[in-house]
Amino acid sequence: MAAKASLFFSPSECFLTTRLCKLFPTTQKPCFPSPSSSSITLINVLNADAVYTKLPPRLRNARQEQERDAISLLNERIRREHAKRDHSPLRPSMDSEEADKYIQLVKEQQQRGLQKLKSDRARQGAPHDAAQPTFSYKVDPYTLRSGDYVVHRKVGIGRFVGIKFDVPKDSKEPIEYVFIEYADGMAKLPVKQASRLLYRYNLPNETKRPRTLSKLSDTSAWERRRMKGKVAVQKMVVDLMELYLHRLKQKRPPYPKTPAMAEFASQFPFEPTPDQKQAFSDVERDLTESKNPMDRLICGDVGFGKTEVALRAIFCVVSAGKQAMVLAPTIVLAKQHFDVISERFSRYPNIRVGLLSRFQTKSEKEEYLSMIKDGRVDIIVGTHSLLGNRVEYNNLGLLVVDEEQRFGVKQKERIASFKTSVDVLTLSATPIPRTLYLALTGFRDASLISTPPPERVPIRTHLSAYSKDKVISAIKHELDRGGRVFYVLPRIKGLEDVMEFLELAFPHVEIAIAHGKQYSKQLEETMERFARGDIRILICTNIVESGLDIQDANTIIIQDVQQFGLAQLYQLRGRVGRTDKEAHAHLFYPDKSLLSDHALERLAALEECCELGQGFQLAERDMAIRGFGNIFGEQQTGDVGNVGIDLFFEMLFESLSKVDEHRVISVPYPAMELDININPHLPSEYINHLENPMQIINSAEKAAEKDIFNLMQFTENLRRQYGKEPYSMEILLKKLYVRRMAADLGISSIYASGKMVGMKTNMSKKVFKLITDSATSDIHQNSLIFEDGQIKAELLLELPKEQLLNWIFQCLAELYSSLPTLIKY
Ligand SMILES: Nc1ncnc2c1ncn2[C@@H]1O[C@H](COP(=O)(O)OP(=O)(O)OP(=O)(O)O)[C@@H](O)[C@H]1O
Repeated sequence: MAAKASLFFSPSECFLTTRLCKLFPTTQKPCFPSPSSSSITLINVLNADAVYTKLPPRLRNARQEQERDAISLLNERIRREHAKRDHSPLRPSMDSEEADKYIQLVKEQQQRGLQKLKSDRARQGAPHDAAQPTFSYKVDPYTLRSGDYVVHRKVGIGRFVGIKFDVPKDSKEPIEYVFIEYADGMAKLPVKQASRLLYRYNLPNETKRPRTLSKLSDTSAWERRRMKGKVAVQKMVVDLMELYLHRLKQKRPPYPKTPAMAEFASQFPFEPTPDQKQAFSDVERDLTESKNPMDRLICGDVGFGKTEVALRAIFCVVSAGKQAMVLAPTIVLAKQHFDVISERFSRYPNIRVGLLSRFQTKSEKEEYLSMIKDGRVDIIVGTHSLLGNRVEYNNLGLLVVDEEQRFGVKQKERIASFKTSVDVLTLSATPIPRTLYLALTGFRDASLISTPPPERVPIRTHLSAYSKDKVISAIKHELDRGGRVFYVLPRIKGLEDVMEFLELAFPHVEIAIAHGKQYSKQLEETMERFARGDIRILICTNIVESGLDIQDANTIIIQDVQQFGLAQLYQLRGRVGRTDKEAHAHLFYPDKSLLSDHALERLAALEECCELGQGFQLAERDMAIRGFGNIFGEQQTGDVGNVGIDLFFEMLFESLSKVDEHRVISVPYPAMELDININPHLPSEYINHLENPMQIINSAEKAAEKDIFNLMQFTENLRRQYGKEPYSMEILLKKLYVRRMAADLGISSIYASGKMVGMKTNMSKKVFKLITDSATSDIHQNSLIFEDGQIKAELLLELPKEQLLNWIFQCLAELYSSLPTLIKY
């Protein structure tokens, strides 16, 4: 009885009156069947339907209502948002000192990166604009072609029509105007102004149509779209920061730096390029000096020598007694890595290398798995099968991932889960544009290998309409000098026809077909025979796209080239020219008349870009979007469509360089004061229905104190167990939500004075602007102002207390949705 009487919701807030509690002394059995467990832990999840029917009719709400009330909607939204961002468990909030130090570090590194970029530009003689020194992505109107989609920062997306002279109103001198078509009319802009305000919507080689053109007469839709883009960018940057900070919390002892490492390095048969040297030393530092597990991206053009970086990392880890796993996207590449590693480690009989492949018989596989488990194999190479639950490691220290972007979502999640416990080195041949790379320095550990090994000769690229004679002479040229030929088609269908034709043309030459649908063993054998030189011509699909390193294959023929993407072609072409021999890439299209102007232009760009390493320059933006995936994950790239590629990039750079401004310092939950006196009485039937009301209310308070996810879980469990709560309980829960959300948003107190609602906060005006801008509802967006460290709202009338609480709940829920765009302390 005494216990019931002291059933406070929180000391200063709602409590169940003693009058109410008197009705339900502790000894009294509840009127409704109690859950099977004697103590209510609320973790106990019962069948919602079963429990629901046990509620008295008066408390039985419509089922739909139960699902769709404001709390459920908020819970759903937070979960959705969370699932989109992160698959790992909730990250704990950051230690502010640690985070500050990191942000400082990022800023300094970024500054150095930007400095470098500026001097690069100065050297290249690029014009210098003081306001936008480095990241201006605006378009030169003279480079636009009629029909190109453009983005005006203030008005939105339109279609470029042309540039024409016209006489301005207040002058007689004609000047040049840019004409842009919008959904509801034509706009003309003086060229000078246009070059300050216009961006391209698409990548240089893309002709993607925007969903709609913007309206000149109503820019609000564009405003919302732009804000959505900005918020998406902001979230990406915050995610990246949080991930990094989270990783800084993981510790492991640094690996010893041993003379054996230097000896291993000295066995590399080539003189490393300066970029390779930098990458070696970056990785060595990560492993032997840092106390945090490495998560480094090695980004280098095809064939520029990333593998050696991985080999040295493997040596360091394995010679310290740990295991290393090398993950490749295809079995062919896994086999190639296995061969290269076995060869490079052949002088170290104690280091055992294994290949786990689906070609192995069941018993071979079992044997491998047990070797991995007992630590009888030190370097394990394979495809995603290595990520399966059945693979148990003895002492895994390093994970090398080749071409991570080619793995599936589930596999990437699994890779991410490794990152917290082991060192991870990711190799990628998708170039990240230098601009992006430098702007990101500090956010993501990456080493860029942008110079080719010496004596590489540029690949000679020939683009022409398909002709059998040309094909024959290209192949003949390669076979005559003892080399091998890749013949690539976009589809499996058609490989046989090519085979027939080539068998006729080269009757004494060994030719084979390879594609991904082949029986794996057969595919592996074919690839091996091609690598050995037993097969001289390999007719294949783009299964050979990335990573294959066959030094004597120096001619690649690509038929129906228009069906490949630029990045894909770039990768395919990189299969040849991997030594000092001159290599040839013959790109054939069926008939010029069948190709669009755009397709032709795109192909011409590839033909022109035969200089080595030009993937980094040529298709900078084209590639950027893919390189992006390496850094941010791919789903976000979808946000680009909202605002167009260039504005998106500009926003990204803006957001990266202002990362320190966008942080919110949460207030400890107990210190958050909600100065609105509502103490709703719970109906007796409900109280009676709850197994142990006092414990439940205490648990609610504890859950809210912990974090929003605990509170959400609490509410959901409560509803599962007892059905939708009556209104007064909902109000109690909303008070908890309000305090929790306010605390997270850095709001220390909320009070009402007449029609005015005030929220005292530590957030800056900039942060206030960001969160209100990103709010989806105009109601709260427009009614809030920021004044003297307070968020204030003037309501139309003074609301009764419960309605006021509902208003505050909705308002905070709205502001809360922008939390992922902020760095939280
Ligand atoms: N510094 C160097 N000088 C000369 N040759 C080198 C050098 N570094 C690597 N190589 C050789 O260049 C070839 C390509 O290197 P590697 O396979 O490491 O490239 P990669 O960057 O991994 O390419 P991909 O993205 O295609 O996998 C290999 O045969 C390698 O031995």
